[in-house]
Amino acid sequence: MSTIARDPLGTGRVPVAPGLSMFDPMFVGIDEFGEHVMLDVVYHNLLIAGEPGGGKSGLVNLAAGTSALADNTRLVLFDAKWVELGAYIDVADEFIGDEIDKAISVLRRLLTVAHNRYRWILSQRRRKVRREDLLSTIVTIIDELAMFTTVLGTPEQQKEFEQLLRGLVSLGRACGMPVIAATQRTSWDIIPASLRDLFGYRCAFHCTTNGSSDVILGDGHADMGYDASKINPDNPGEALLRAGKRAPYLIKAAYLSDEQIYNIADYAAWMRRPSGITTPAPPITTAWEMAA
Ligand SMILES: Nc1ncnc2c1ncn2[C@@H]1O[C@H](COP(=O)(O)OP(=O)(O)OP(=O)(O)O)[C@@H](O)[C@H]1O
Repeated sequence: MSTIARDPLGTGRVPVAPGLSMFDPMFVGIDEFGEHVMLDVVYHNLLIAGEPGGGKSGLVNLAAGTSALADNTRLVLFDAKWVELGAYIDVADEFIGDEIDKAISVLRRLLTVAHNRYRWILSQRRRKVRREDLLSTIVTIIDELAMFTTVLGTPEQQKEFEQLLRGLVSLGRACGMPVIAATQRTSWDIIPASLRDLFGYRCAFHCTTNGSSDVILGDGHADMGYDASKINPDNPGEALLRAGKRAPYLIKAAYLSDEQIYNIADYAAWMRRPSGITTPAPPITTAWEMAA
């Protein structure tokens, strides 16, 4: 249930969402039976791939919108096109456009944070973060992965980006730093199996061949009948979702229009504004704060 709070700027009344957390399941669409499909994104990385026009950016924006609205959640957005995730530029901790140097330096920083968090988790005698830890969730979203691994910068920089990303995808999951990556290039050079297999959730939109469907879902899946090249290209948003141990199943991803995306981003920016009643954070001193 949402409540209504008075808009302090006096421009009307603003609905205040209940405290959405990234530890809550994320709604991504419906399955063939009309049931809601929810993903536990905080503990899983999500790979989104398929041919242009298949509906990937709908799912990417759904993830960005949910993260933007979620409490205690920080966004790190990579978007070489600027406009796919540009709506969230004001709510993101970092927004990386077509800038490979910045992309590499931000990934390095994220890896440092992940290492710090693991040391803190170790001190708590555990193996992963929990909601009660109150550590912020840092969601990294990359829209068009191939731009950073094959187009921008030198081959050395692309390789470094890929290595750092592999590190973040390996480490982030259990320390509250999930990665959501999207690409329209469904080939082995963009999504090598060693990287793909680190994504616990994989969503394949329409592909041109059964081989490219297997690149996303896993070797041999097309032969078993899970083949995203069979998805009707005239039905954007339809995808095969492989989530955890369950066999891939058909979903229809929810879709947000540009107007809805900007409304969500504006609302998130409003929710995240400095309220003026909180005191500024003191300097970082404790191990817990370093890990955050
Ligand atoms: N879930 C959906 N339900 C209904 N229509 C959709 C859905 N997803 C996408 N569409 C329609 O398909 C069009 C293309 O979708 P979208 O831009 O998300 O594809 P894409 O795979 O991200 O393409 P690209 O790789 O070129 O960015 C949208 O403009 C929209 O009209």
